[in-house]
This record gives sequence, C-alpha cells and structure tokens, in this order.
Amino acid sequence: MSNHALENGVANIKKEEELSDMRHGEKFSFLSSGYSFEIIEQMSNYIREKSQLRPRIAVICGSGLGSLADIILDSTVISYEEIPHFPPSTVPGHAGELVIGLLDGIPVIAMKGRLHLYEGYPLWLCSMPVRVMKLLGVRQIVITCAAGGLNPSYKTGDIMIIKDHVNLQGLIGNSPLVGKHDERFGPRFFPMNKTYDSHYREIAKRIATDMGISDSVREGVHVMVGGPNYETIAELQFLRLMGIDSVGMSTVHEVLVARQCSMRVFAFCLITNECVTEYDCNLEANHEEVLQTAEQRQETLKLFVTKIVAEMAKPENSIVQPIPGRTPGRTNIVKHQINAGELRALRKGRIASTKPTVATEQEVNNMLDLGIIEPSSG
Ligand SMILES: O=P(O)(O)O[C@@H]1C[C@H](O)[C@@H](CO)O1
Ligand code: HPA
Repeated sequence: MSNHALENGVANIKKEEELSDMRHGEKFSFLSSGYSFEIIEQMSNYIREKSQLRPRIAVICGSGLGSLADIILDSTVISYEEIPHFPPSTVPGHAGELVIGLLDGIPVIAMKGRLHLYEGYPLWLCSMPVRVMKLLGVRQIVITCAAGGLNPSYKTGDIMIIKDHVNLQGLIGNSPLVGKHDERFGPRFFPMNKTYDSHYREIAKRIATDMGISDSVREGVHVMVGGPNYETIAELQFLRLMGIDSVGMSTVHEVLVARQCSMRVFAFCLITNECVTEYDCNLEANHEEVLQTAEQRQETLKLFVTKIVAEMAKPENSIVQPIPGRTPGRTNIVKHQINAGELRALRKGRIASTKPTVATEQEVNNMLDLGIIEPSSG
C-alpha cells in the first residue's frame, strides 16, 4: 500500500491544482497542503479497526528511541507499510511501526520511528501521522528526538526538555501547514507562544528530581535543520548566536501540526552528541554515535516517559483547551449531542461517534478537544 502513498499525495495535489476560481473563470495553482481530511480519515479508520483501545496519549519515538515502545504491553503493532497512504520509514533506528497498547496500564499509541524531510518526504507528509492520531482520539502528545547539544554546558546523554523552538523552515515559508486550508484540522492562524506545555514541563522536572537525574535534565530551545548532513562549524556558530540549545532534524513540523489541532505537547531531545563548534576539534558527528547514546540511555528514558505519561493521564492534567483562532462559521464539523449511554459507549470504544443532532459550535469544539466526539467529514 505504501508504494501508493506518494502517488496518492500527487493525485491529491493534482486535484487541488484543478481548483478554479469560478468568479473569474481562471485557474489557480495551490501548493499542496497534503492529504485531504477524507484520506486522513480513511487511514485512521484502518488503524481503528486493528485495536479496541482508544488512546488519548501518543508518543513519537526519535532515532534509536524505539525501545520506548517496547514497554507497551498487550500491543497491536501495525507496520507503516500496511496502512493505506502511509509512507515507509527509511532510516536506521526507525522501525516504521505504530504500536497501540498499554503503557503501565494507560492506553497509548506510539510511533516507532518517524518520517523526515531528508528522506525526500515533504513536511506535510512527515507530520501527517499527527493528524491521523488526532482523528483516532489523541489529545496529548509526547514527542522525542535525538539532537546535537549546542549549548556548551550540555553533555552527551543529557535530556533536554524543549521549552521553545526556532522554526527555520517555517520562517522561510516551508511549513507543513502551507497550502489549501481545511478548518477541520484546526485554525489557519494560531498562536505558538504556549506551544510547549508549561505544566507538563514542570511535571517532567519534578519527575527528574524524583528519579535522581535532574543534573542531566535541561530545558532549552530546539532548532530543526533539514539534514541529512550534520552542520558546519559556521552554521553551528550562527545557530548559537540565535540562542539555540539543541540541533535536530525533526520534531518542529510535528509540533506545529499537533498544536494546530489543539493537542497538548510535551517534547524532549536526547542529546546524543556534542555539536563541534571549533575548527581544531577532531570529533565528527555520526549516526552510529547517535544510536549508541540512545541505546545507553534507553532504560532511564523508558522510566522517564512512563512516569510522564502516567501524570499526563491524570484527569487534572488531561484537560485540553481548544487552540484559539477557529474561523467562526467556517467549520465543517457535523454537530453532535451526546447522551449518557452514548458517552459510556464512546469511552469504552464500542462506538466511534454518535448520531448528528444539534449542539452549539462551542459545545462541539469542547467535545472534540476533549475527545468525546470524533470529527466527521460531513
Ligand atoms: O528522528 P530523530 O530526529 O530523532 O533523528 C535524528 C535526526 C536524524 O534523523 C538522525 C541523525 O543522526 O537522528
Ligand atoms: N545535528 C542535527 N541533528 C542531529 C544531531 C546533530 O548534531 N544529532 C542527532 N540529530
């Protein structure tokens, strides 16, 4: 199926290119905004049929961090290649599997391996799984990555909680969000200043203290570069001037898409190597070191992530606010009203949605963001 992924993407782009402005009878081209809502819905429906669990929490495992998914019990494993329209993962250290199961008793969905820009996939395709997970009911997400430590005080093996990012690609117009807009994925114009959930960051720091690892846990600003090559010394010096603490090749595009659809985000990097910023240094960045560091830190990270997920799942930590910026009157969501029986059935995963009746847009948005109802293509 995955062989068709890019073809289908291209078909989708062609459809968009054919859009015409009827007022003027002219044809306009659109940059691709990726898979339509209906294709994402098809993908999530495929996944939903494979597991009875309806996780609210997702984990994206970065390079060499796939073992985080190995502690998920009673799991259903779905290879990316079998999911319609899902492209394969092509990087060592990225298994290319979705794992749905229980992490210390809490339903989660994990991406064991992600998609990168440097694999030749456009950013909308790299971040597409986040939209699929949203339609599956995910409302909170833990995003992890391997990164080079640019802050001179960082050491290999440190965990850096991301408090902010510089979206280098986005600043010059390469964003997963460019192109034709569909309000069902969230607003086009939305704020980013509360992106990295401050409450979850505090929880993570408390957990680090309890685990006795606070000396190796940092908080900093992440940048995503295009890769696949590591950076030159001049590039790293430039990034350091910008106030960057960690350099990676992922995460930012996923965070953007997650925030657009109102997910609460906790993200961290494992500092897998120290960035070389001096010309007279003989060290050279390499992927083997990245994977090796990840392997050395896997037990600590498994515990760290398990504890964070347990906290995120607590009712008081799982309240989700809709992201500001929805365009009034532009949402295509079918409105639902829900009774107690339906709510119980939804929570047990026996039904995916309820019959459409009338509810206010505010009620619908609240229910959507709380994961009580599913967005529909209607
Ligand atoms: O998938 P992530 O961002 O964790 O992987 C990093 C970036 C490159 O894919 C790779 C470079 O070693 O590790
Ligand atoms: N640079 C960019 N991406 C990375 C690095 C790095 O040094 N290490 C792991 N991913």
